[in-house]
Order: sequence, then structure tokens, then C-alpha cells
Amino acid sequence: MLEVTHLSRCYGEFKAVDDVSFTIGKGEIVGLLGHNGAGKTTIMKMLSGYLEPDTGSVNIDGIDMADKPKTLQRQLGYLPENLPVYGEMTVADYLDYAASLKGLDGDEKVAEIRRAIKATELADKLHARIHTLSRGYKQRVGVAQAILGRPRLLILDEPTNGLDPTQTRQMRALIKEIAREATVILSTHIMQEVEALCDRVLIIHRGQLAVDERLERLRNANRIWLETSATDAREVLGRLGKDEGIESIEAMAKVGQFRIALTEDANLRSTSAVIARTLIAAGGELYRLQPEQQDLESLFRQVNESQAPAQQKQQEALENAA
Ligand SMILES: Nc1ncnc2c1ncn2[C@@H]1O[C@H](COP(=O)(O)OP(=O)(O)OP(=O)(O)O)[C@@H](O)[C@H]1O
Repeated sequence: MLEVTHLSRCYGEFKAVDDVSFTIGKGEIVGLLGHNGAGKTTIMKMLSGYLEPDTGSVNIDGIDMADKPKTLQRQLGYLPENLPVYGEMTVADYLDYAASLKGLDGDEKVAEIRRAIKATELADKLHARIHTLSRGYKQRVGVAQAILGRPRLLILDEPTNGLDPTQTRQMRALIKEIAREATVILSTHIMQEVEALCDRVLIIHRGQLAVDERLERLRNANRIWLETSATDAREVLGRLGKDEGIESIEAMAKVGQFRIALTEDANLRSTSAVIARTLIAAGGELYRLQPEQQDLESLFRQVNESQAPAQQKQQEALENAA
């Protein structure tokens, strides 16, 4: 459905997006997570065709954004970070205008506007001017224009930004509803948002794609932490492999500590049992054998603690020069 290949974009000397590639299948809800300034908005602007990449390509259902931007823009819905700026327009006029921009007309246009109003529960506000609306309602107007024309791909930049908890809940329910028919990519820095909504997370760190992981896989324990007297445990356990559910064994800095990565289809109990049996048979003592679950928050912390010195230095130099 969406194929992003080696996407890069600079602002002046600063590389805001650096060689990002990923694909998103039909019907997925994917969260783009990253700290402030990580490059999420820049990526979304390129996905929606509003910003040209310096290098790389965005391809939707086999069509390249660089070749047919207008055709693709009509098939996608985009909620930009900054909401519609036509504050003097009424909600009804604005949606009519947005529908025309998407190439809708006649009965189809009327039906689509009605559908978007219903989905976003905007009927009470149709004749209100947009600048008089609360943040939550403005956000709904933004989503309403994004879903006009039943886009197959919906790009939402921080859809719950500034919403109160009730509005946030409603917005998340709306996104789930929309995702029944469309592929959704949304950016946020709220981890609970990704956990509540998404099938998959992409973590962007200083312009680069640092993690591409399914949430389901994160929820499953996929590693075992081992502490043993057998300092040669890697060799002892080296006989075991994928058949026993072991992907790799990493020795930690402290002697006798190991981290064992499991295969995707490993059975935690039987793999743990075989590790314990093998070590004890080799004369080792077992001090700790513990499943390790990686939650999104710790993964995010790990990514942000890791260094990307070249880009950090580049940003610092640019900030100092400014
Ligand atoms: N028009 C611009 N000119 C110069 N630099 C820019 C411009 N837009 C963004 N940047 C810089 O590019 C980097 C990435 O910005 P971007 O808005 O894509 O990040 P983000 O992940 O969406 O951040 P946030 O979570 O704060 O919205 C930042 O360092 C930002 O300062």
C-alpha cells in the first residue's frame, strides 16, 4: 500500500530526515513516535506530497508521489500539525471547499460531506465559524476534511494534540473506526496513544528510523535474562539453536550474565527448561533465569539514550552558528 524508500530531507544544512525506509500494508494503524524535532512532521509532509524529499521516494499502490502528486493527494487524507487556518469560514463552507479540492462534486460531494460530519459528530457546529470553535472541535474539523472522499491512506499529525481526556478518548475511537476502511499512519509523542491505537510502531530518532516493531511482538516476552556460575555459558548453550527457540546469546559486561534472544515462535517455558537443563548438566549453577518483556517506554528510552553523534554535532553546530 505505502512504500517509503530511502527518504531524506534537509532544511538548509540540517538533515531533518535521514534515509528512512518502511512499508505499510493495507489496513494497518502505524504510530510514528519520536522526541520533539525527531523528524515526524517532515516525514508526514513528504508522505502527503506537501514537501518534496531531497532523495528517496513515496509510493502508494505502485504510484510514485513525484510522478502523480495530485492523483495521490486526492486518494489520501492528511491532518496537518497546524489545523485549518480558514478561521473565518463556517464548518459547512470549509468542508464544502475541502471536498471540492479533493475533486468531489454533485451528489457524491454532498454524500461525502454528510458522512464526514456524521463520523466526527460535527452536526451541531455546521454554521459556527472555525475560529470560534474549541481546540477539540477544530481538531474534528481537521479530521472531517481528512476523511472526505474515503481516502485509502490517512496521515494524521498528532491527532489528539491539545485535546482533553474525553475528547482524546473520542478521537481515538474515531480513528479506530476510520481504520476499518483505511490504512492509518499517525504521529505522536504519547506512548499510550500508540499502545491504545496502533498495530505497529516506528520510532524516529534524530531523523533516522531507529525501530520498526509490531506492538504484539513487544508485548510478548522475547528475551531471557540469565545469571549463572558458568562463565562459558555461551559455549555450553551454543549447542542449542532455533529448534530450541534460541535466536542468539549475548554476554553482558558483568561476568556470568547473559541475554538470550528468542525466536519469534519460541515457547518461553520449554526454552527456559532446556536452558536450565543444559547448564546444570554441564556443572553450572543457575542464579537467575528470567523472561524479559520489552515495553514501549523502555524501548523508547533505549533509543533516545543511544548516540547519533554525527547528527547531534551537526545540530549543535547549527544552533551555535545561529
Ligand atoms: N521549515 C523548517 N526550516 C528549518 N528547520 C526546520 C523546518 N521544519 C522543521 N525543521 C527542523 O527539522 C527538525 C525536524 O522537525 P519536525 O517538525 O519534522 O519534527 P517533529 O518530530 O515533528 O517534532 P515535534 O514532535 O516537536 O512536532 C527539527 O530540528 C526542526 O527544527
